[in-house]
Amino acid sequence: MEIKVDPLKKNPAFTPRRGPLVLLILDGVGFSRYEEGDAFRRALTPHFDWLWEHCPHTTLKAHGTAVGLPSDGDMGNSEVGHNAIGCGRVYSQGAKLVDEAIASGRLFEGPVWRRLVDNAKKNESTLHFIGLFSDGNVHSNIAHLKAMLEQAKREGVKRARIHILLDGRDVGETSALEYVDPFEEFLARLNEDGVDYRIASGGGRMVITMDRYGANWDMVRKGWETHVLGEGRQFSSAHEAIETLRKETGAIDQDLPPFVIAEDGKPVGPIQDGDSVIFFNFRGDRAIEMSMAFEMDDFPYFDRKRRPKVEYAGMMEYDGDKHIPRQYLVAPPSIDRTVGEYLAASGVTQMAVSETQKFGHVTYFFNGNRTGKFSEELEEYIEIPSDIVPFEWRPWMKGAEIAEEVIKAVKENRFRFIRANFPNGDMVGHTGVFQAAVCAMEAVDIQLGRIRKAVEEAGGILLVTADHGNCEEMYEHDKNGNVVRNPDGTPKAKTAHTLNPVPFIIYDPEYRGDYETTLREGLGISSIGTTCIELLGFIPPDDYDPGIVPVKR
Ligand SMILES: O=C(O)[C@@H](CO)OP(=O)(O)O
Ligand SMILES: [Mn+2]
Ligand SMILES: [Mn+2]
Repeated sequence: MEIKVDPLKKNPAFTPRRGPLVLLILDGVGFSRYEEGDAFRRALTPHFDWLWEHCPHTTLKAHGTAVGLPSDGDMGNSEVGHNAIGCGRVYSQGAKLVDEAIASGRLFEGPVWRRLVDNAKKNESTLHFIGLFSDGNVHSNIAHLKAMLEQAKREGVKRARIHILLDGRDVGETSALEYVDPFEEFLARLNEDGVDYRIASGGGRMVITMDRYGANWDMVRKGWETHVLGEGRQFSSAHEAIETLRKETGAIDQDLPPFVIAEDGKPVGPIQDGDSVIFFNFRGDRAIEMSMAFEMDDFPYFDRKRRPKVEYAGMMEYDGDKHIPRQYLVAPPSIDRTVGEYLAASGVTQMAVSETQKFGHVTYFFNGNRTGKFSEELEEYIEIPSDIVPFEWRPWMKGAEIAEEVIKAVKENRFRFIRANFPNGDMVGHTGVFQAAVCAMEAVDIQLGRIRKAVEEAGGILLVTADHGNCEEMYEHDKNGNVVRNPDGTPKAKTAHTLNPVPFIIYDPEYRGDYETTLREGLGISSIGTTCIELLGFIPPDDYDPGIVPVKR
């Protein structure tokens, strides 16, 4: 990517340390007010505890308006979290931008909406919607889907088909019917006067379609077969499919197998030549691969068997570097002048590392939703392939391997700024399995201890923080703070992120009085950007949020 910013000015009052600055993002680790179900508190984490006790620390806001989401009722997520960290400022994020584009009617006046609707009308073809079917507001919001269907009807689109990805990860783990049943009533009302709008296919979001970072293309293949080809197990309704598949598999929504809605043995909504298709997720990581399957002529990832000629659009541009997809309904936040870009412009060597599941978080999200590097010379991005397993089976994930890359880099002292994401708290937190989440945090803590030691020996600085909460709240709580229980008395698992604040710790074994050790309070994770820039010896850009560490100038 082209560097468009000027180098940062040096801060003469702060001399960088001998060793590198290491930023560890413990994905999905916050502080809960509930003790019961808090896997982070329950875990044996002597290294984290030592750092918390002996080093300057605070907590940071990581949800709601502090990260650019519509309201403070919105939990944090990795995209908005890493955007905020890597961009040093808060941008209105996808959820909010789409809300506004729909409320103002701008979305429907844009050329892409026009083209897709006109295409469906001209060909008397079908307008398809594919996306995450909930109001989680992390990847999508069902309210956006409903608004588009109403508008399509007003504009005379006769046939619509909806391909639903069951959530259970940003919303209650078995809440699918709470969305499907009212939605069927909503469609029935639309269908009263003459249109034909139906759910056509679906499946759990962790089984089909919504893979990310190339972790498991087979999920996308299954999604293609389900939505596009209409191949798969047939049911007469989504309700029937969900009930049956739940009974048969015992799976929670995100893991339910795919299904195809059919009539007389024929799928009701495969995607055909001449149709229009809208992927209604606004968040990109899990929408890129399916978009590539629709758009790429040479497509090496699986055999599409049939590739319909359609007008395809995403809710947003999912990759601002590779321009995927080509057409989108709402312009994404124009995130510019990121930390990574400034550091590259200033000649700072950088390394980013995680395993596949979160690799894009410390690269693509951190760089404002762009996949490339700012400088081939100065930057190295390391991806450790994730296992394709249910993460509750291997809660340690690739923690040791990630740590080893960090430790090696710290020892070699080839990079001034090293950032790493440990996915465990989040990926295992999403499984809803408390024991596994405790194990996940213990596994991360072991690695934290190793990295701390390496940083001490190298004379660097270690920052420990997180992008949002998850594993600290593994049980649902009611309004009074009581644990919600299943009919059998066991706690109801919570698989979603949280509204909780996250830790921030600075460990600086060669501290020399060049900042106050009483940290600024009340800040959000967007302040990490400035903090990193200052701890590397530079003056941050004027419009960046204030740093957490009061560095002298
Ligand atoms: O798995 C995901 O896609 C989201 C939850 O929807 O989690 P994260 O924001 O941590 O990536
Ligand atoms: Mn995250
Ligand atoms: Mn998550």
